[in-house]
Amino acid sequence: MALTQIAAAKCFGGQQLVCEHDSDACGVTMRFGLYLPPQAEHGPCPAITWLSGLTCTEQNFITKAGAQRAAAELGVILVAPDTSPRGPNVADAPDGAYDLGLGAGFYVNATAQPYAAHYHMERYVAEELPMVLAAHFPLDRRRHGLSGHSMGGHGALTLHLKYPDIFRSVSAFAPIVAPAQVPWGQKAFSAYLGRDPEVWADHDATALVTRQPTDAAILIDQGSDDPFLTEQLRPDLFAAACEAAGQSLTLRHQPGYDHSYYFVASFIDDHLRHHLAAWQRR
Ligand SMILES: N[C@@H](CCC(=O)N[C@@H](CSC=O)C(=O)NCC(=O)O)C(=O)O
Repeated sequence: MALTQIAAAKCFGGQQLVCEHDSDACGVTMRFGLYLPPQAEHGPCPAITWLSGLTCTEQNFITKAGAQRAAAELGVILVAPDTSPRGPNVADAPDGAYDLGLGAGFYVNATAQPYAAHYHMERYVAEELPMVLAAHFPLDRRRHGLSGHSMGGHGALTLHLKYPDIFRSVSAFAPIVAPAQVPWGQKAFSAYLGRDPEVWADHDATALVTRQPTDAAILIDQGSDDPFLTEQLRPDLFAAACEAAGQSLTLRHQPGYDHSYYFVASFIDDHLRHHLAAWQRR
């Protein structure tokens, strides 16, 4: 489980790193950003894994969200993996579209060709990456949460609902909450998983929460001026499913905010504190 550190910079008294390693799950070299707060020099710290959205790499969150200041204050490790496998042998969308293939792994294990060879982002995020982190960094695995944006918000919600013992807290920004019902999700799930609706339901937060709610309190922030709100994101569908299933959800509609990282940066500190409060309740 060798790890190569390819960048390091001091940041708010801690270290912002970029690391890469050979991934068994994806069969390629995978890269992630990792912020170590100053407290990590003295012992294990809780962690939040951030899942980014379409077109992103490990760079978007670490350079745009401004989360390191609060992470240093609260003593939280931040992990930001890439959004898909990459490399010369990794299939991309046939037309190079931004919403399929490279940069658009959707945090599922693809079973349909040509993506089944490398696109195993669910296994990577939920199984392999936590083991890599535990082997190399002072991470307290009992206090590990998930957050993310858009496609990554979908990943945060679904992987928390599927693996609540690994990811004990969860929040999301402008998540795709019902991919089986919206164009981005329908396109990706058809390509990665085939056309069986039962299989899709295993990767759809609205379907998952209906049959397996957790005891976590979920926080979602959604900008009211987000251009993807009504066609692709549909937080109303998730809110109704949570209400019916008895899942605790705080859905905040933030007036005037769009889909960008300016929106994420505006509320990221609240999300870090949400995770901290969830870990303290346990
Ligand atoms: N290029 C696309 C829009 C792509 C986009 O908005 N990506 C978002 C995530 S969208 C859902 O997963 C993003 O985070 N982009 C990177 C960034 O740094 O802002 C289009 O033209 O519509």
